[in-house]
Amino acid sequence: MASRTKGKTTMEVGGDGVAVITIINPPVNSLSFDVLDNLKSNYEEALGRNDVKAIVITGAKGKFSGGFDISGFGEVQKGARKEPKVGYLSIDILTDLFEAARKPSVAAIDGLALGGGLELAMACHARISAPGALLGLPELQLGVIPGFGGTQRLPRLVGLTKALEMILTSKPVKAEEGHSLGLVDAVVPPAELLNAARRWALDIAGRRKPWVCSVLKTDKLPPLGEAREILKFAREQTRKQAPNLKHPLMCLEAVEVGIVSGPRAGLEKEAQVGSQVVNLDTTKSLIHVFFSQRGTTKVPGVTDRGLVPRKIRKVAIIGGGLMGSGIATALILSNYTVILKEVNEKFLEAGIGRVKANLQSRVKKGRMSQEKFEKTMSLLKGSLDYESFRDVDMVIEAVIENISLKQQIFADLEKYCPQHCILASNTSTIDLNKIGERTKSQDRIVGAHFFSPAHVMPLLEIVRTNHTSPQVIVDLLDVGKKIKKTPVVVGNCTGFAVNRMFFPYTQAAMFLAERGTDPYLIDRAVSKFGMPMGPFRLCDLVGFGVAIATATQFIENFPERTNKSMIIPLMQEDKRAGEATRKGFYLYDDKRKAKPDPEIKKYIEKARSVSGVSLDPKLAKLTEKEIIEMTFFPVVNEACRVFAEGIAVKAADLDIAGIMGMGFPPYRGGIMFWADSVGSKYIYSKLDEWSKTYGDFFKPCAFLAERGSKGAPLSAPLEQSRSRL
Ligand SMILES: C[C@H](O)CC(=O)SCCNC(=O)CCNC(=O)[C@H](O)C(C)(C)COP(=O)(O)OP(=O)(O)OC[C@H]1O[C@@H](n2cnc3c(N)ncnc32)[C@H](O)[C@@H]1OP(=O)(O)O
Repeated sequence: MASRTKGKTTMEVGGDGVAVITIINPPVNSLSFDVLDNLKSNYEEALGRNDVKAIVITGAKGKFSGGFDISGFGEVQKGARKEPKVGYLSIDILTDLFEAARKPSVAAIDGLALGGGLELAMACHARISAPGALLGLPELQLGVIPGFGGTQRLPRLVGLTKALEMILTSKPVKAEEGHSLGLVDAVVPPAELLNAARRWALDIAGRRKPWVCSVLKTDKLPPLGEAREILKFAREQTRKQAPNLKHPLMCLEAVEVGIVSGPRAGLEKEAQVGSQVVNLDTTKSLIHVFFSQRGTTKVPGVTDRGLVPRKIRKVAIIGGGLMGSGIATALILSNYTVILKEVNEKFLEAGIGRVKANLQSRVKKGRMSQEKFEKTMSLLKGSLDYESFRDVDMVIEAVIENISLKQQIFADLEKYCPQHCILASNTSTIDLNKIGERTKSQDRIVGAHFFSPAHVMPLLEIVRTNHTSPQVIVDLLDVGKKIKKTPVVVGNCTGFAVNRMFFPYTQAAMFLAERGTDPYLIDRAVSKFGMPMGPFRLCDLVGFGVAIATATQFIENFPERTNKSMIIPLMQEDKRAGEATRKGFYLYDDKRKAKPDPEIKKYIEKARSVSGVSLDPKLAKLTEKEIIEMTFFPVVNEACRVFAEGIAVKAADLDIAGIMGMGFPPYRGGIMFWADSVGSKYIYSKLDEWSKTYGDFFKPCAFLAERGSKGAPLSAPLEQSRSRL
């Protein structure tokens, strides 16, 4: 059966002798195999035609190209497509056919030229860009390497240090910076782009402008000794920052070969490494994350109804504490007008002060100008009553977790806010149905659960009840995107997706510590696994007050499977309450540097005797692998429950929620993706074995038992009838 073609290129030859080849593959003009085939044919035709003197390559609808079609990697990984001969695209086509051609080519860049898109542009003999276009090589972020010659051409155009920075951070530069770096030859207004590129191409053909093959340039490369030092430093940094990833180091190897042995050898090395990295597990995971992150805004029954997000102009926030002020910061940073309501002048001043401090920290770091700071702050108004709520489009309540207080607030909101106003709560634990019990506005009540600090953390859990209207969800998804959060739509339950999935994580750590595993060893193993910090360090950061309050919710709601540990309450009694008190599981110095504390043993021993738990010699000698399994398999188990209950629409949403909300390493693909890579059968058998020895905390849920006993993937979709939402 013939497969559907993905994208194409067109070619038009003008009376001036310029062939304009346009990439057409919406939405971002990615370079699919079909586009690349077409491009090659057009190019060959242009080279063969006597009426063509020069070539311009551009992208349709204001976008040059978002790079190689990422789904193509998936096809190769699954064996659905045979990988082209190593070096075919980058050497045979881009270098030997395009760059070495007898006719010059110019890239006319609008919007973006990323990854393979920029690499194609760099293989042209000049690049003309519209202002603001994004130029970058973000491949490492996807687990692959720049594979269309980027490892060779970027250092030759912008210098080694800048090229490594762009490649290793995956961050693009704007056209203007690109111009000053030498990546772009001219920046012209969008309306003049094509004509300017045509003229430039003809000027090259007529030898009025230089005919530059980037791959042969050497003027920007440092002397060999210096280049080796720069690469050595880059390698050391990479090893430190991404110890579990191989592909950045493999990428550096390709760069180095090019500098030491010349661009041809570099291109060959790049091609070889490029084909190896595609099959790394970390690459499979990162590509899964790329598509899953974009998939969170596709909610069946909600986003497929043709609903258009309503315009949200003004948002009110109730409560100027840590969460409220963080949310206000996120909103004004994206140009929303915000009213911050507090109960008295003192609290209001403190709330506004927090927002100010959040922005000032950007000014201090040079990430915001004073002028922008003032303009942004002017979007925020304080209020002590509801009068100014009469024209707001959305309210986000962010007060303390007290049901009757929230119920009163929502009843008041119903009175003061307009009919269309979305009534959102930032609660992290309380049932939204209960919060709205005293209103008749259940259809516009929704959870907007931000993670602290709200202006920094990338996740927004949008919590819907059975009554929340699809329009309200579509509106909030749009706000989420505008404030640059990744929104994940979840159902209403204790802890929603992230906190619910991850409560067993800390509990497992306490369970092990109480039975003899060294807590610092647990933290080390978990950090090595790729979490930003271990569970004990995390408890210190969150603070024991919050840790106890959250644990209580889970103990009350899921008593049969919670592990009650006395370690934290005993430490709290001694006024060791985490980082804020400079003492928790660790001791903290002025610079917040954590140091293990031998005193900790005392609390663990006491907790052991209070709880009547005994030391377990086996648990006292766990390997790092066993620690990871005993802390994360209970998380997988809870994630399975969340999935089976229909709290999440798809397993991939749980992957993204865990990555964005808890810092689960993206190169492991997220909790469910990782679980499937370990194997459901193995996880099930381990949990089953531990539950027999250690009790119900580890007992596999019915969903895991059903899939695990057959070895079926945990992330496979639920049968429709099983989904609650
Ligand atoms: C050999 C080469 O060296 C290898 C490569 O080139 S690898 C690819 C390198 N390119 C990249 O990493 C760019 C990836 N894309 C992006 O960063 C962003 O999509 C973007 C900046 C281009 C646009 O962002 P934004 O406007 O927010 O739109 P976004 O929602 O991300 O993407 C729009 C759609 O295009 C798709 N898309 C974006 N880039 C794509 C790509 N390179 N391949 C396939 N699909 C792509 C997205 O999946 C999404 O699809 P959907 O609508 O079905 O969900």
